[in-house]
Amino acid sequence: MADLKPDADGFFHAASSAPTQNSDGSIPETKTEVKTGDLTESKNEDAPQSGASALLKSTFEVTVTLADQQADPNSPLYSVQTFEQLGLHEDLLKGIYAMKFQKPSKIQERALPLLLQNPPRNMIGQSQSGTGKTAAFVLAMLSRVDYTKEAVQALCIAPSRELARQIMQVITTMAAYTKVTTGYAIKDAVAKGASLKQHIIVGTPGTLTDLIRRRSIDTAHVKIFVVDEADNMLDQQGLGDQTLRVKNSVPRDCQIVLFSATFPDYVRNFANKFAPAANEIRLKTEELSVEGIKQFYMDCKNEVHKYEVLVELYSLLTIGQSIIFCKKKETADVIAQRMIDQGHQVSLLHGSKDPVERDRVIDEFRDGKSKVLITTNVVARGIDIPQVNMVVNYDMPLTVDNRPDPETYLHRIGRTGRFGRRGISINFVHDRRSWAEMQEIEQKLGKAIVRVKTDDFDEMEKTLKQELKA
Ligand SMILES: Nc1ncnc2c1ncn2[C@@H]1O[C@H](COP(=O)(O)OP(=O)(O)OP(=O)(O)O)[C@@H](O)[C@H]1O
Repeated sequence: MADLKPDADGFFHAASSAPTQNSDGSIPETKTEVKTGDLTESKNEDAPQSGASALLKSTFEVTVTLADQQADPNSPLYSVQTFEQLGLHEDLLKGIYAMKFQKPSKIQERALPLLLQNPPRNMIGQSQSGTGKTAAFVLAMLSRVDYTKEAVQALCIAPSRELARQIMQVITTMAAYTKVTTGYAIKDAVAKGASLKQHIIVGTPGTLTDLIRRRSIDTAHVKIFVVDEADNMLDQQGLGDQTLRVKNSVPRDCQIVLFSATFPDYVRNFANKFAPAANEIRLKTEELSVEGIKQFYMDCKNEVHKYEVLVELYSLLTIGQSIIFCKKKETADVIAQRMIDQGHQVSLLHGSKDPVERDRVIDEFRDGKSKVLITTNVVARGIDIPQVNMVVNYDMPLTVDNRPDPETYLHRIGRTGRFGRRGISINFVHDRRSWAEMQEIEQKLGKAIVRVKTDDFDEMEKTLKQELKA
């Protein structure tokens, strides 16, 4: 467990006085609509007004000038200000330098002043995949904690243990110069009867609700509750009930922070109730796709041919790292086993694996020890492995009622093209149905998905390498 050592003499915290409330208990709104580049932002009048370069080396020996993207007002990585101008404590700035971040991204620049204002206001923040939402909410949590108090003061939940562990990694790196203490609320991380008193608890909704119910976590002093991948976490067909239970356990004046790359309309209404009177940063549908991710499809003849094409793709899949998404665990099991039997090295991860195995597999993949990960939607969201330059949708993503799922599609393909890098996604279609599913997604997102031939592997290799090099 990534846990920093507690220390007695904590310091720096953002005062968290309760927001002034309306007679109905809601928090009054003072919003201004501001259109900034590709973000439509609603913000408070008192947010500060709004300046470095870095080179990112991609795994494909391509040097991408991040500085160029961060200087382009139309890029989601653009910012006017420096981190130093965002009102962060100097110990957090040291953490940011340790992460080698030079300049904030648009979401970081916009969201941080809103997240840190006093009295605290709720926040609903949307920004494309891989644009740095995690750092925004992690810095907010670290700024709100009073390190002199031994009490749980910040909660953060995410849909998978892999993502919760990743968020914890960001917290511990960013907080390396602070006295913060952290604890996990994920399966098998807490001994029965133990109580968690660390400043920041990160977990998954099921385990966190359990720990709260068993009084292993006292939520009376929680000042900030962050819900990552919020549209997924609030969806009543998914994790909504548990997320709501956590919310009902925190103090009324607790700052609620919702972040995601996607907020479909049917969740947005609920999000507005869940986080009333929130400052909002939104994207339009046409802004959702990440420019650096080139989208392709391959027209396969049938299921058998799909597998053959995947095997043929193997040499390309291993140029960098790749993630192959399947609809069902069973499919993932079968294709992983077949590939292993044929001498290919692949890793397999899904929800039926035990926690120890899940941790081992994702850590191996993260460390680059394995190059191809076959999985299900369990890692569709949030997982940040910069070397991933290809995503394959072996099966198109579908909702629980078997409808094409553009949000999950965006999250899946967003495992590549992280923070200005290039990436490619390939959809396998093999029948009328999968074709229609892909077309519906293409139409909804308004971004062309280009055909690559399946019968000419040299041509396919050329096309794909060209894209990665471009
Ligand atoms: N200001 C910055 N400068 C350079 N790199 C950054 C900066 N902010 C974040 N990053 C890096 O960008 C990558 C993506 O960040 P992050 O995982 O927070 O994206 P995200 O917006 O949460 O994506 P998703 O929607 O997929 O969850 C990470 O590797 C992170 O370390």
